[in-house]
Amino acid sequence: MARKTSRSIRYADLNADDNAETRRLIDAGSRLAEEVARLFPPEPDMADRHYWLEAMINHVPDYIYAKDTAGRFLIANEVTVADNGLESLRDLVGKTDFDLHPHEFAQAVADTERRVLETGEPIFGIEERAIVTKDRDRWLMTSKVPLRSKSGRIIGIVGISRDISDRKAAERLLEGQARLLEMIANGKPLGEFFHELVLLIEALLPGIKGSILLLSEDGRHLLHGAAPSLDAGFCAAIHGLEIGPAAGSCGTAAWCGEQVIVSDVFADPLWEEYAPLLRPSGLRSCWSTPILSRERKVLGTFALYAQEVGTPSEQQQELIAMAAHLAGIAIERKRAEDRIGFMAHHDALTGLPNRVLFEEQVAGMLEEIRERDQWAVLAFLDLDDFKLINDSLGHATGDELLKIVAGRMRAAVRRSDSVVRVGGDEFIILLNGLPKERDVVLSRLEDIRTAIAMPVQLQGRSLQVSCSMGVACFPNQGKTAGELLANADMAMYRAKELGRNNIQVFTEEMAARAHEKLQSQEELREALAREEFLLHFQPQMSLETGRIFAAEALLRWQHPVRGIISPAAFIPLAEETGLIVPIGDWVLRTACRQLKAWQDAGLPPLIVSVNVSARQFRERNWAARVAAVLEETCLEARYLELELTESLIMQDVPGAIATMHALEAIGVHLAIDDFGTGYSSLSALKRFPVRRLKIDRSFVTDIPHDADDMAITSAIISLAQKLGLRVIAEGVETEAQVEFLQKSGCGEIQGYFFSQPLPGEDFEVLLSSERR
Ligand SMILES: Nc1nc2c(ncn2[C@@H]2O[C@H](COP(=O)(O)O[C@H]3[C@@H](O)[C@H](n4cnc5c(=O)[nH]c(N)nc54)O[C@@H]3COP(=O)(O)O)[C@@H](O)[C@H]2O)c(=O)[nH]1
Repeated sequence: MARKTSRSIRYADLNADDNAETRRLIDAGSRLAEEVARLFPPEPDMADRHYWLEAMINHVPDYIYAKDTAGRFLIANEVTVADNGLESLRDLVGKTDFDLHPHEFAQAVADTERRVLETGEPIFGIEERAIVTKDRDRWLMTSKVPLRSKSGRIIGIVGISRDISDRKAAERLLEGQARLLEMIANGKPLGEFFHELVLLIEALLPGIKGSILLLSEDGRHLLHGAAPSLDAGFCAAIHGLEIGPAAGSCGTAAWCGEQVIVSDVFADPLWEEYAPLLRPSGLRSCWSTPILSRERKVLGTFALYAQEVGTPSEQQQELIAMAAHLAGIAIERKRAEDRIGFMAHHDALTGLPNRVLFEEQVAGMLEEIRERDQWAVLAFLDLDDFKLINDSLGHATGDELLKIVAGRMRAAVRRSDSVVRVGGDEFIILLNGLPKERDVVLSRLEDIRTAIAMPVQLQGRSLQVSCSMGVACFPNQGKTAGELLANADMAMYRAKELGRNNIQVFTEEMAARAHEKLQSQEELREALAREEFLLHFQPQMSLETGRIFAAEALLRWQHPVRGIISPAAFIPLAEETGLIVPIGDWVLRTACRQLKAWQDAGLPPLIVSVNVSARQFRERNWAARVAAVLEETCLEARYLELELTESLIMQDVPGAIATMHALEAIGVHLAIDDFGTGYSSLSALKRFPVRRLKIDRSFVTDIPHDADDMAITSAIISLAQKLGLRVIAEGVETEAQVEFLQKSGCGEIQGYFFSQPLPGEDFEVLLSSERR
């Protein structure tokens, strides 16, 4: 103060003097004096220091305090006082944390402080929990140092705590989100996920209660999802709530697909109907957000309820958006999982359960039946000639038909029964709990068969499809699902054998036959491996020259026990099992090799005729395989004739024509065997690149006694002539037959009249003698 006075006097003096130079000097001097005063302030007294210190700590937003060794507050800054809900420092001094916070929090603080007091070591950066303003649970980051007297004795602690609640909340949110995403990834049930999600949001927004509602499949109602903190009665009352333009916050949000904020449910018309339900809970505002799919379709709602009238804060809005988003992901994920699960267990075309689901459930179903004195009836069902429909009308029509048939089957059984699509045109029907009466069972199955056989209108035409069924009853005809299926399958094959369109119930005899068949199949396989097959050759003679011009190669099985077995006895089984393919390859190779050997031995040139089965003919690249055999055996293609049956060709006319052209291109001759027994249309015949027709033995046998057969035979001969084809009659046994054929213009014969099929060496003798 003294210095300030002397400076003002001098200033006044100089103002009186009008010398500018002197004035500038004095001004500079006084600025210097001010700077010195700023840099070297006068020594403060204790009161000043106290004042400054207090001002300083009161400006710091952190909590700063000192406590004595008993944990009683000695001093604290203003924010500590205020955030503990107190008016002044006087209210705090002398209190401990036990007076301010829940026991558990206070104990943790006391324990830390005791450590500081006992060790004399400071502790930095520990996390503590405290309840501060408005009962809010806060997290503090605290450092504590011992408070010492001038003599160095510890007389308390000094603490500084920073409120890290926001950071902790952000951490908690992140952890919660990670936990929720893990739940989604692990496919936890939706209910559990929603519960966890609502609890997380509630933990982050104290005092707020959350709820999740799901939109029903029909898109008209909201169903309870999760609301762990809401009154159960309220939840039950709004379960099934119909959505609409004024259906509370959630019903309206789901209806319009937008957030609906109701700040006071008791004043808002949207809540007119529902507000009374909420009254007992003391909740006032409800903010509902639609849960949307990626395509922005409403899946449900996420709502928050607050006790005060109001609207959500920015932070609350962010959490609502996050929660609705996560809920959407979880719902979509669950639906995708459900869809995948459904697809894995159902047939995509008909929507019927598939074999996987059936196998998962059948054991349980049978177990239930076992306890009652009833039958479970398992029927294996196969549509008759479905392939024909597919091939002639196209797969789309076939699919439509399958869907219709599946629907009819489903409609013809009870809800407790099962209809399963096994694949293609095969189905399983499981009738649960029928009385143990064969007639009842058969009548139920007949009803299904009749339903299937009703005409179907498809592509503007009326179709009818029949089916064959094999049946096995539990427990008599199979104790397990596997046994029942196998037995029903056997019975179904029997139904097919008996001409289709019928129902067969499994019998032990069927099992015996099937067993026999299996054995024969095995024997056949071994026969091929052990080279038990051989070829006989039956000569074909020209009636013009009286000479042998060709030989049909006919397969025989030299069975080690049963002797020579006719192909008629094993070819059907070989066809059924596919063994005809390797057997047929063997026949072709052996026949070509034999003919080449005769040619090399100087015998007159012949054509060898080889029978081809439908199964062989359908093999991919079959023509190329024939070419390979010719090359391997060094036989010229013109010496090989392949006999195809009419029925083989008619199974797939375009495919057969393509293969026939491929064979013709190699140079191989083609003949139609058993001509007249099939259904080849004459127009189709024109398109077949064949050289010869073989009149079936059945037309020749009764010549000259059967006028019809004679007429048919003459007609075939004249047809062949008109088409420029050669014609041969097979099964010719008598002179009368030869005479008739000759007169009718048939130039070639094959049959016992001339020769039986002969072993290779006998045929060679026949050929040589003919040459001589
Ligand atoms: N896919 C293949 N099928 C073959 C093969 N080898 C034969 N077969 C077919 O098996 C069926 C029975 O043949 P098989 O017992 O050899 O009978 C043939 C002749 O022995 C018999 N035949 C010939 N002449 C007469 C006769 O005057 N009377 C009479 N009762 N039977 C006679 O006809 C059979 C020849 O028929 P086809 O083939 O239609 O010319 C038979 O369907 C064979 O085709 C083979 O390797 N692969």
